[in-house]
Amino acid sequence: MIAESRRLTKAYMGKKAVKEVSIKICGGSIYGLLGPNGSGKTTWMKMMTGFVKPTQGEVIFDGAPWNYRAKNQVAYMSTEPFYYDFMNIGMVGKYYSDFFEGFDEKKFQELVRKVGLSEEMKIRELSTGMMAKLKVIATLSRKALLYMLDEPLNGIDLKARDEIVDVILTTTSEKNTVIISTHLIEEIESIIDHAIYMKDGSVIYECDVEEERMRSGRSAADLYREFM
Ligand SMILES: Nc1ncnc2c1ncn2[C@@H]1O[C@H](COP(=O)(O)OP(=O)(O)OP(=O)(O)O)[C@@H](O)[C@H]1O
Repeated sequence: MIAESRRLTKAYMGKKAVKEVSIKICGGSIYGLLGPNGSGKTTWMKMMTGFVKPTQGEVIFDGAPWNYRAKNQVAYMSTEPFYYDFMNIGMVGKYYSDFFEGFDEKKFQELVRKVGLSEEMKIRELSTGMMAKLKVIATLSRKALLYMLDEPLNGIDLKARDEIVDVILTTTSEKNTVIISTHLIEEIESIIDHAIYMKDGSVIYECDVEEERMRSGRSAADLYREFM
């Protein structure tokens, strides 16, 4: 087990965004964190990465309570854009190298080409799909045990979604663990091992996708339609 969320709770002004969420994250798997807008996915991820302080509960990472060391082992991609307009893609690589210990600039440069971008492209001129690809490959070029991608497929066309799904699958190995939050289940269904369903701040169901299919004949998308 690489990480654990123990009864994690976050309240904003008395209203609970995440309610006693307990999840065990096993190493070497791809997880889908599935739920509609406002179900608490982002808040939960931010608590797991140390960006948001839990109101209650605990995060265990690599066998110990979350601490500063975990910061370099968890690569989180937020939904907010975080590059400066004046940069080009090559500068994003340099910026990440300065900022993140273990950022693999060579891998980043390879991935830039693989997804059809180039280092000369200016941030302010990127389409939404190009920006989405850049955010994902920059995050995956960090050396980490756990990658958390918050809504990597939102607001982009099918081709860009396929490219992102492909790059997630081909750049991570069985040593890495990936958690992808989304409500676009069909797009990620083929690559996820586990599905975690969140609604109104709580985990309402969790399963191994293949086992569930064998046992009940239901796909991750069937379950989503049933629950949400
Ligand atoms: N900083 C904040 N202050 C107050 N309320 C917040 C804050 N962040 C999140 N919330 C509330 O917590 C709830 C869960 O939000 P969260 O963003 O975690 O859900 P989500 O599943 O990631 O949804 P989305 O896909 O829309 O981002 C929402 O009702 C939201 O309004």
